[in-house]
Amino acid sequence: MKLEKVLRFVPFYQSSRPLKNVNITGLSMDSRSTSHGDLFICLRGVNMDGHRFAADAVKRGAAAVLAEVPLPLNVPVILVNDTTRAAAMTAAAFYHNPSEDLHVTGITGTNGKTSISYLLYDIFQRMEKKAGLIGTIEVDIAGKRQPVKNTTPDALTLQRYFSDMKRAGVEHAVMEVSSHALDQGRVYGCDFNVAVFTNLTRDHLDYHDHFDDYLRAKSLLFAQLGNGYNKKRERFAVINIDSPSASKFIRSTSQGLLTYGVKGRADVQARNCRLTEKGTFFRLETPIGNMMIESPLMGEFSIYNMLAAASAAILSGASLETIQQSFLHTKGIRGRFESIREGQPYGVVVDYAHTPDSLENVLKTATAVTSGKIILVVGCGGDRDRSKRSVMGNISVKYADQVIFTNDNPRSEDPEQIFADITADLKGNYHIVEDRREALRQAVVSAGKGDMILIAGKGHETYQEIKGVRYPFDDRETAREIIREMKEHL
Ligand SMILES: CC(=O)N[C@H]1[C@@H](OP(=O)(O)OP(=O)(O)OC[C@H]2O[C@@H](n3ccc(=O)[nH]c3=O)[C@H](O)[C@@H]2O)O[C@H](CO)[C@@H](O)[C@@H]1O[C@H](C)C(=O)N[C@@H](C)C(=O)N[C@H](CCC(=O)O)C(=O)O
Ligand SMILES: Nc1ncnc2c1ncn2[C@@H]1O[C@H](COP(=O)(O)OP(=O)(O)OP(=O)(O)O)[C@@H](O)[C@H]1O
Ligand SMILES: N[C@H](CCC[C@H](N)C(=O)O)C(=O)O
Ligand SMILES: [Mg+2]
Repeated sequence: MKLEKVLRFVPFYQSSRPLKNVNITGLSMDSRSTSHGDLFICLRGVNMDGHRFAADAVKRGAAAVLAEVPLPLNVPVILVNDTTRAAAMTAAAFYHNPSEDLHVTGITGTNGKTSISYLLYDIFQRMEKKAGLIGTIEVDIAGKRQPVKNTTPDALTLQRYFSDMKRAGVEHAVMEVSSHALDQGRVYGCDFNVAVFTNLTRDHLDYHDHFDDYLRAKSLLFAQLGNGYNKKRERFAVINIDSPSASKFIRSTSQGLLTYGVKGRADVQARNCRLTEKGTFFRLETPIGNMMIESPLMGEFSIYNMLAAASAAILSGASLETIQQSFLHTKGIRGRFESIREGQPYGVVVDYAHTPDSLENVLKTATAVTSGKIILVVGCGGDRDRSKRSVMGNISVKYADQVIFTNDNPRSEDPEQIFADITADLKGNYHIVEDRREALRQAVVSAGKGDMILIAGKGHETYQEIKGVRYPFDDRETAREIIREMKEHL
């Protein structure tokens, strides 16, 4: 493609050489994987400055370089103020602006993004629409799945996924938008039809300096809604009105608004909510009519997720009947309050709660549906927000009858230090069992009829990361194995 065409959305750039006859065959932001004919984009990263690697990229065949400072290279160097934004715009141009041809829903917030994205994806399938999904667990392009590195991919990968979706005939794309992605401009070149806000509670304060910076990053999704070139496109913000931060998110957008909630007055409202051990029941009131909803999903947080999914689905043309049937027949979400059933007389639930708010929610839900004791197995990730550890420790002993703290991806950190942080100001009983398999075994040994073991933090994950090495580990598989072994020994 002609380089000038790739740069067509980038405002104000200067080139060290004429660009008339320069063609590029790809885009790269990593010198280690740059190919012949690529445009290499120098990004100032969290750890390193990509400008340092421009010469390496040229040695590998880069045909041009996009940078923020002049570089002495024998290929055209295109100067811009901000390579992060320019990367997103060049990626959109290179792939022919694919998000304009898809109906794209972006979901942001601390908890619930993955859950809502699968609920919405299921509704699209029930509508017999080809759908695509980008999120924490995987990327799914019209049924073809692939593993992911990040919840929200970098700008180049994201536009390539959209382009692949377009080629596969996808009409509706659903994606999770993390605060890191917003802060790093990964979605800047994406034209969203619908942007959903779930909730905002403490997390990632290792990356964002203060809670306000975290909020500002999240609200960028709503501020950017409407940046797209297609001025005819209708765009909507879908906001959880019960969140204390709702008004800030509403203020950040100039586009259409649809609110949802349980407590405050909302456009999409749940009334007469009933939470039981069989699931949730409520009356869904919406601008297009009302409907009784019954779902096997547990807990009040699942009602919020259904409201968010229903709101986005209505804006995507779904009928209330489709939404109702989809919630009724949902198989649940991998590693999200997922029951493990091996015929044991006690409950075992694997969940991805790794923030204080989500841990409190699932513990409340578990308590409400359990007659016996709650046995909690949980840990905190290494190289992540240290300030949430003691909060999670306190929540654990407050709600659970028996607590086992164990490893959850200590990464480069010493597990002892993580346990010290979790238990720093803890009053109450707990055990520390560093090895997660052994922790699960001890939980199973102490469970009796009517009890519930809640295994929190890793959900769908299939590894345990210790000192840079990812060892295979799956809470769901391991719990199943241990329960079966116990039965054989009886
Ligand atoms: C801390 C963080 O957010 N890092 C992300 C970031 O990389 P970075 O800024 O650290 O990159 P860097 O190492 O400083 O390098 C800067 C630039 O130099 C380039 N480089 C570097 C070395 C070299 O030899 N040659 C070269 O060209 C790099 O490719 C890069 O363009 O940009 C990369 C591309 O977008 C991301 O893959 C990477 O995610 C890392 C793997 C990560 O762990 N991120 C987590 C914290 C994250 O983003 N999580 C959120 C979800 C969190 C949640 O919701 O719970 C997510 O969206 O995944
Ligand atoms: N709406 C919600 N409010 C609070 N907690 C929730 C909500 N939905 C799910 N949870 C809890 O948070 C955990 C993570 O849910 P989910 O994976 O859907 O969130 P996420 O926003 O995608 O998280 P991540 O940022 O890690 O990708 C669940 O396992 C559950 O414990
Ligand atoms: N995507 C998040 C989830 C972490 C989940 C938990 N298992 C941990 O490792 O802390 C992160 O990388 O921060
Ligand atoms: Mg997620």
